[in-house]
Amino acid sequence: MSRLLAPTVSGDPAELAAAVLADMRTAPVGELSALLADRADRPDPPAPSLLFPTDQPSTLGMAAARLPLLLADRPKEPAPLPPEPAVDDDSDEVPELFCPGPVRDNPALGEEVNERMVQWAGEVGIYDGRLDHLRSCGFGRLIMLTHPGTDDADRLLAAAKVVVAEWASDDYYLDEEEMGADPAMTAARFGVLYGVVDPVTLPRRYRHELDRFIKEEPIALAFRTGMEHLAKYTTTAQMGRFQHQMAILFQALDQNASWRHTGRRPAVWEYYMHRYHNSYLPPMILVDAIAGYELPAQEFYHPRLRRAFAMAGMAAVLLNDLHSMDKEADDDISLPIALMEEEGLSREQAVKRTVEIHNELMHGFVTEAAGMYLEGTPMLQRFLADTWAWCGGSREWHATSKRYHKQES
Ligand SMILES: CC(C)=CCC/C(C)=C(\C)COP(=O)(O)OP(=O)(O)O
Repeated sequence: MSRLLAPTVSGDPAELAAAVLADMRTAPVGELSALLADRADRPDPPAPSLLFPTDQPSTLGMAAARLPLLLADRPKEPAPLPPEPAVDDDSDEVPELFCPGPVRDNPALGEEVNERMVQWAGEVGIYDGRLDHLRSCGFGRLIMLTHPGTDDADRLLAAAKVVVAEWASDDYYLDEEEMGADPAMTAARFGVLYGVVDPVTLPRRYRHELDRFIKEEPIALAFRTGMEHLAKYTTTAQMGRFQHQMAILFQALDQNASWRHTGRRPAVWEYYMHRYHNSYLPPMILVDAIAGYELPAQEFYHPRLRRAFAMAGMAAVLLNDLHSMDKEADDDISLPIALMEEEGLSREQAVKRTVEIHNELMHGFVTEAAGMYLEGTPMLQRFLADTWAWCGGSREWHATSKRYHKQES
């Protein structure tokens, strides 16, 4: 059922987007297991599957992880999957957002992670002169909200450091020209930065130059130290997949820079493909590592899981596009803007279409997840639940962070 444009909203599309994103009245539950109707009939324990063999050892002790989302608490009467709403192109109604709210909100923990992150940022030199701004964005709160499987502040801090390094590189190398971003230089800078994320061993004669670069370039030092911290909690495979996801992100940011540099505007399909890789997967890929378990590689890289996970990552970043409408210029690059430019949609229509595409992706994720739950190992089920929880935490953070809502208290 669609909702009429909220009468309290002024008609400003950015406000409309913010209202749709913050409206939790019909949000699905944050515990994915409660949403998957087929779980009531599922044999217990799950039958072994060729696709997802259950005898894979985990390289991290599951016992170390809090399992608030695990199957033991499965409800007797799971809610039926909500049907995907039909799209009505002639209507002005913006559909409700199909995305849960946060599974856990512990402001004190978020505050602690945030303060420790800001202290580290000061030490490495990122957001120099803007640490109060950085603090106000509440990236520590983002990580507390998106990783409900642990309340270990040091684990959360590891995730916070790398996510802030990602944001800093996006801000200072691509987005904020007044802070030194230069689209003509973006690819060259990300090329070198990738050699810090996935360390390059230089010939002895040149090594000191890279060492000096890392010491003097705050974003490189942020990645070097953030990755060292993260390595305390990742297996080799988890670190490898994170580095791979960072390579994907950096190439997408280079693509974005090429549009800015040449003035060429992407078509909707092209922007969509770009955002699929410039998505929230880099922070999301750490859900198991931060919670203290490991989804084995043969499950993580299974095309079905990869597809579902990528849909969730893309959906989450479309919420970012909607929230950013207020802070970004009209000539920025986002899905609503591509829709206005290519299809001549009004800003309101572009918000509506973006919400519809977001919902299609999230319904796609849940449908795939429901299928995989039947055959999956407990770790696969847990990973899907943690992915869903990440989306809920991210929704809450975007709806409340000063990064997107400067005027509000
Ligand atoms: C955390 C992070 C930076 C992940 C990779 C994806 C990415 C570069 C973003 C989500 C940033 O996108 P964008 O520049 O649109 O974000 P802001 O609106 O500037 O926060």
